[in-house]
Amino acid sequence: MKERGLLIVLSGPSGVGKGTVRKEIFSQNDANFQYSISMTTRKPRAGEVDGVDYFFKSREEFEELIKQEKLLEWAEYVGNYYGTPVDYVEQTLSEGRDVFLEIEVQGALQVRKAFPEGLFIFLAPPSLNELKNRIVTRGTESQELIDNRMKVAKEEIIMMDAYDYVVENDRVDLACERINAIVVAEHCRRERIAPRYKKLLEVE
Ligand SMILES: Nc1ncnc2c1ncn2[C@@H]1O[C@H](COP(=O)(O)OP(=O)(O)OP(=O)(O)O)[C@@H](O)[C@H]1O
Ligand SMILES: Nc1nc2c(ncn2[C@@H]2O[C@H](COP(=O)(O)O)[C@@H](O)[C@H]2O)c(=O)[nH]1
Repeated sequence: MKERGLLIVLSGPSGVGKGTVRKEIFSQNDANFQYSISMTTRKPRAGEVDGVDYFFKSREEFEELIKQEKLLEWAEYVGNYYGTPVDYVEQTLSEGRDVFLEIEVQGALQVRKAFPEGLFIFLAPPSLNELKNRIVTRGTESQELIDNRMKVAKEEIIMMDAYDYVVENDRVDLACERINAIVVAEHCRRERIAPRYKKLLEVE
């Protein structure tokens, strides 16, 4: 039977750079991991594509998915639903491939319960001022939404102790290096690589 893949959860406050870091990791890693595309009821931002950035759903459609237990986790975040399709995650892990989730903190804590063996990484900003500066500079949110996201961010930062690792996103290249190193180390620790080397001891 194939060894199950590793479930990697990258979480942290809005604007810290989760999406930026995740895209950079995927561009370097030649798809070592599979990205789980989330469902959301948020309206697409300029340039966002349905089925690439998110699966965009109405509230009714999302509530139906909740009812049918199609989501591994879900959360209502600043007025919209966000959730992870359970079938994709289960199927990919059972094929022995690693799955990468990029989700907010309430959802990550639900995943922790369902997958205690997952790898939970909290991406932290260098400071709250820099976090605010990043959301403002991104230019995608109204002032009211920025204020709401910053309020939630303070509650999320308190939860960082619930994660296996905290990685500071001071520079994107350094944050990616740290996350890649953590994933490699976790694979080794879980002896998913080591058994392959046992072959070296097989004498002909
Ligand atoms: N290390 C960094 N230094 C400076 N700016 C950064 C860094 N990482 C990301 N940014 C910028 O910060 C902004 C927010 O980044 P991004 O959209 O990736 O955050 P996020 O955590 O995915 O946000 P959300 O949770 O709201 O989707 C973007 O404009 C991005 O270019
Ligand atoms: N609990 C979940 N949170 C998710 C999921 N997909 C994304 N997110 C997080 O929501 C906020 C807001 O995202 P934005 O795209 O509107 O800026 C952010 O922290 C995302 O990481 C999910 O499936 N479940």
